[in-house]
Parts: sequence; C-alpha cells; structure tokens
Amino acid sequence: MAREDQTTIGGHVIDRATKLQVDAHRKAERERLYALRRGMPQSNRAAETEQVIAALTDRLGDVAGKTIAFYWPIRGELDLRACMHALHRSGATVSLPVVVTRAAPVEFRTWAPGCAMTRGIWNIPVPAEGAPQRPDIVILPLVGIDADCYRLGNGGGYYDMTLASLPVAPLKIGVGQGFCRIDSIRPQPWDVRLDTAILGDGSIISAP
Ligand SMILES: Nc1nc2c(c(=O)[nH]1)N(C=O)[C@@H](CNc1ccc(C(=O)N[C@@H](CCC(=O)O)C(=O)O)cc1)CN2
Ligand SMILES: Nc1ncnc2c1ncn2[C@@H]1O[C@H](COP(=O)(O)OP(=O)(O)OP(=O)(O)O)[C@@H](O)[C@H]1O
Repeated sequence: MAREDQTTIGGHVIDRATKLQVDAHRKAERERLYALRRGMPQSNRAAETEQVIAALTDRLGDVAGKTIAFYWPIRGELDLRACMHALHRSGATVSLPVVVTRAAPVEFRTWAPGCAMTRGIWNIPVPAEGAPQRPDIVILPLVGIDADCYRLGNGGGYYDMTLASLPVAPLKIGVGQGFCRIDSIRPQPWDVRLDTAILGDGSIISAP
C-alpha cells in the first residue's frame, strides 16, 4: 500500500517528492530538445532522415510477414514515411499508434498507402479503421535518449503503458536527431528501455 507521501504508477510505488523531481527534470530536457528541433535547418533534417532510414533499413533486414509499428510525424519528428512505404512494398504489415482512451495503452492499426485516415489526439493522423495489431517491432520517435537507452518522449507515458501491456515484448527501436542524446532520463521502474536507438548523426545506442 502506498503511504500518503507516495503514489503508484504502473503498479510501482514511488515517493511523490521523487516523482516531482523526475518530472521537472524531464520537462526541462523536453523543452531544451524541442528548442533544438525548432532551430534545426530543413536541409540538416533531410540529411539526418536519409541517414536514419538507411541504418534502420539495414538493421531491420528481411521484414516480409512482420508487423512493424511506425508513427505519423508531428512537431519536427523525423519523417520516416518513405521508409513506411518501402517496408510495405517489402511485405511488412505497417501500423500506426492510435490513442483510443486517454492515459491508456495505444492501439496499433494497420496503415497502407492511401488508406482512409482520420485525426486523433493532438490532431495526429491515424488510420480510420482496422483491428488492433500486435507489433513484432516498434519504431519510436525520440525527443531524447539516454546513455542506457531509456527514451524521453512527449510526456504522455503512452509508449511505456503500451509496452507494459503487450504479452510479448517487441523489438523496440528509437529514432531521432543527432542532438537527442541526454545523460539520463532518471529512469523509474515503469520506464521501458529500448533495444536500440538510431540517430541522425550516424550514431547507434544499444541497451547495455
Ligand atoms: N507521431 C507521434 N505519434 C504518437 C506519439 C508520438 O510521440 N509521436 N505518441 C507517443 O506517446 C502518442 C501520442 N502522444 C501524446 C503524448 C502526450 C499528449 C498530451 O496530451 N500531453 C500533454 C502534456 C503531458 C501531460 O502532462 O500529460 C499536453 O500536451 O497537454 C498527447 C499525446 C501516439 N502517437
Ligand atoms: N506503465 C505505466 N502505467 C501508468 N502510468 C504510466 C506508466 N508509464 C508512465 N506513466 C505515466 O505517464 C507519465 C509520463 O511518463 P514519461 O515522462 O515517461 O512520458 P514519455 O515516455 O516521455 O511519453 P510518451 O511515451 O507519451 O512519448 C508518467 O509520469 C506516469 O504518470
């Protein structure tokens, strides 16, 4: 049982004071990294995107028959839609996250070129219909990534909740700009470590 000065997140008890400190640290890092994104010239973004797609394609190898969750780019995230098209052509099932219920795991819906889309949370385009898929591989957009391969995201906790809810752990690959590296997100018991992160400066971070 949690005491009054404690709270429970994903079944883990944590001191409220610690939680406040961790949240403040992550918020500050997010703001710093969002500012770097805003300042990034378009030409650099294009070069980094190309670099990440090449490394990711290499890492994925044969994708025929696999289900791979991507993301529809928002707010200066790397635009990997060309890669989604290529993997679809190679026989993968490509899916996208859909926030069906706030503060709950996302559903992954199949995406295909030209499929009907609608707007979801934060106005993010999502496939309009389709049964939820269990991804073999999840590609996650990074706001930041730390030295131990823990991801900093947009602060909704959606990927952590989703990954905790899947009965079989998928391969988790983060993708982001070269400037995404941070020292530590100050990982907590509910944070899910990624297997690998591929950055636009050509560097790759792997879980220790
Ligand atoms: N392209 C893309 N799609 C994605 C994600 C993503 O990071 N990138 N997500 C990956 O998670 C999910 C959406 N993530 C979201 C994360 C936070 C909030 C949100 O409402 N944030 C609050 C601030 C955080 C809080 O304190 O709750 C806000 O903006 O008011 C909404 C969606 C699913 N789709
Ligand atoms: N497994 C979980 N169960 C319940 N709540 C969770 C879980 N994981 C995270 N949360 C909640 O979500 C909040 C935000 O988490 P965090 O700062 O790790 O977000 P994020 O990983 O940056 O966001 P996102 O995954 O949406 O991009 C946490 O403070 C916590 O309250």
